[in-house]
Amino acid sequence: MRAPASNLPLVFDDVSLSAGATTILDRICLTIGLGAPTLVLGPNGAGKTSLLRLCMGLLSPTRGVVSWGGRIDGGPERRAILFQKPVMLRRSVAANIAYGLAHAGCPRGLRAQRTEELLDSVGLSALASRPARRLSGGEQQRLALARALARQPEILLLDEPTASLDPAATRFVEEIILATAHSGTKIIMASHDLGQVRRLAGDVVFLVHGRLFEHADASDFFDRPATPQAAAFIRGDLVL
Ligand SMILES: Nc1ncnc2c1ncn2[C@@H]1O[C@H](COP(=O)(O)OP(=O)(O)OP(=O)(O)O)[C@@H](O)[C@H]1O
Repeated sequence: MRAPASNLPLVFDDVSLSAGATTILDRICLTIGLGAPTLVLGPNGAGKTSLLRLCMGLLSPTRGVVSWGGRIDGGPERRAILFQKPVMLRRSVAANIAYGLAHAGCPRGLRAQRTEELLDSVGLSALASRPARRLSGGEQQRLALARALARQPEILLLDEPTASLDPAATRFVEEIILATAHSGTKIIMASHDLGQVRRLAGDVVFLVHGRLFEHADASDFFDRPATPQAAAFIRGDLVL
């Protein structure tokens, strides 16, 4: 059997996204390859969510081309996206994962074992039979991660997955994200939390008002920001 075609590199070639008269993303050129997590950073309204939706193929650019491993027509195979507020099915934690596995084409006979493995990987084994909607916010986010991982994605897109979590829950989710990255899944994640970006990023994509100001290794971005806007954001100044 032929190996599935890779989604990487993910390339934005002069990509703009508009809605009516509003320019949401403005002529973005960007190449994202294999490796440590890519963090998409920027103030509210910078265009982070829109960029992730383009990465997933949920939106089409108004101008320019998005390609995955040189292909522009690829379906969302081996890509998964997690939004800020995950939707839990009205059933148990384990059944939510089994649903994800079925959806991903996992053979019926393997689902019980894979469900156990995935629950274990996100620390939810003890809550397997609890109704998913009764989980805490942090637990729901971990369940959503497990459901996304059921697809065995090559690229996992995460939209501020810890935005409403406390520090302990955030840390738990970050550990899962790093373990997922170490196992070879490419993470592309939106955040506006500088501490989180320092903890997780291999490289940083910095957006303001839909424009790409920097794409750099995380250490270069923090130690030697190339634009006044990035320097101001890192200092904690308002970037308007
Ligand atoms: N369909 C749309 N029509 C008009 N404007 C839109 C549409 N989608 C997004 N926008 C606008 O584009 C800008 C970027 O939105 P987006 O959600 O991508 O930013 P973000 O960086 O993820 O923001 P936040 O950090 O607040 O979640 C915002 O000003 C938003 O209001």
